[in-house]
Amino acid sequence: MFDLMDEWGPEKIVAVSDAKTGMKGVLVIDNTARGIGKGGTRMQPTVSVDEIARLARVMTWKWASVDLFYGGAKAGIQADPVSPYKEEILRAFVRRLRNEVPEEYVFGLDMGLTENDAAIINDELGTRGAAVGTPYELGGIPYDQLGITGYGVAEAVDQAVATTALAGRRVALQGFGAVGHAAAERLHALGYQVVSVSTAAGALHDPNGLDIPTLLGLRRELGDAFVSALPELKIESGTELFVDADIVVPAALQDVIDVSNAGNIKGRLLVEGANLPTTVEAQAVLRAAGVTVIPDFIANAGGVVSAAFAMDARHSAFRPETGQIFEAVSTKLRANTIQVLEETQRRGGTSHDAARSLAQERVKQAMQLRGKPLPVNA
Ligand SMILES: NC(=O)C1=CN([C@@H]2O[C@H](COP(=O)(O)OP(=O)(O)OC[C@H]3O[C@@H](n4cnc5c(N)ncnc54)[C@H](OP(=O)(O)O)[C@@H]3O)[C@@H](O)[C@H]2O)C=CC1
Ligand SMILES: O=C(O)CCC(=O)C(=O)O
Repeated sequence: MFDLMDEWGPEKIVAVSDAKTGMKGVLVIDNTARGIGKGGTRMQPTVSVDEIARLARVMTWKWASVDLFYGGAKAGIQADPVSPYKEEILRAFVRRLRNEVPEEYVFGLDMGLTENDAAIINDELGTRGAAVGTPYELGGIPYDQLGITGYGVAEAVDQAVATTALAGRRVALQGFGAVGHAAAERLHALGYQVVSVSTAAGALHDPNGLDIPTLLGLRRELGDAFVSALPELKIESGTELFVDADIVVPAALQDVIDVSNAGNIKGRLLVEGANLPTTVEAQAVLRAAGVTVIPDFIANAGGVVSAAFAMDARHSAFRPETGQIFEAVSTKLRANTIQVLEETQRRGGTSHDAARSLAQERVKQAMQLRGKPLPVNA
């Protein structure tokens, strides 16, 4: 575990378990120089400490990139989100943590958790902490149901297309959950042609463009298993990002683009909807191949912008109009997309390196002002 720690963090790693429910989970607080630890909570059968630490680090850069004052953190529960015992597992996780970190971490949504789960977390916490991403009826901002992160991913795509004067508008998309389906919806509204999508149940492809309104309707009716209702469009799972397309948007899992397959990407623009979808080695391959990449902590920062609104709404007499949140997401993400493209051009190297160095500058300033030793390798 100690090899996960460097000069930036993590400041704290808390691993917990519960024999009764079989729950195993971890909270990683990466760097709080700019504020209290804030990041979503993930539930997946494969969750590991290493994965949550990497995600917590992404959160440190993400909050700094949008210039909002929270610190990087993430929590993960190693369990199946469709388990009939989900609520018991979730409650056991929160119970184990609530004495440890009520002042250091605010729960939120990530893969496998929904607004109803955030409500359960709040119930279990009582007055000893908080979750955001709760339903409206609890005073929350249900940012996954509103599809704000996916909307922002599509805005980043549209800005990158405009800035780089990319000619094509065909998009290959992985994932059709909270982020993926909303990205598809906004891309469709902006006139893009989504040619592939996927869920864990399979992948669909239509070179002439999938009928997104129909897919969204099927998803509402059948959940993410809707892909099984369209056998004529099915392609091999895992190939959906590598079909003929101009733009590639991974919006499901981490590390899906690595050195073994990066060369098979046909798109000229890759916009990371998921966290950590592209390995560091693959980023270099894509750079050498001339593929423009918009990093995760730039493109999917709609989640943190809405989480910040949700944090404020907890104590405010006013609730923001949802239109205001969408507008803030669009403005911040479009500006950051332009800035990262310009900085990448100025510095050379990968766009991840360029975007990270911009974020690191802000974190470093905060560390300095707090009298902390500065990372020497940054
Ligand atoms: N929610 C948010 O606000 C934010 C999320 N993110 C990141 O976006 C990514 C997606 O999160 P989110 O949409 O919230 O998660 P969800 O759980 O809502 O959706 C995940 C999607 O990925 C699909 N999926 C799972 N396994 C595979 C697979 N092997 N191949 C193809 N698709 C698969 C799921 O299908 P199925 O339903 O069938 O399992 C589902 O459609 C994650 O990396 C997350 O960290 C980043 C910023 C904010
Ligand atoms: O902070 C949150 O609650 C949601 C945002 C998040 O976890 C992310 O951007 O990965």
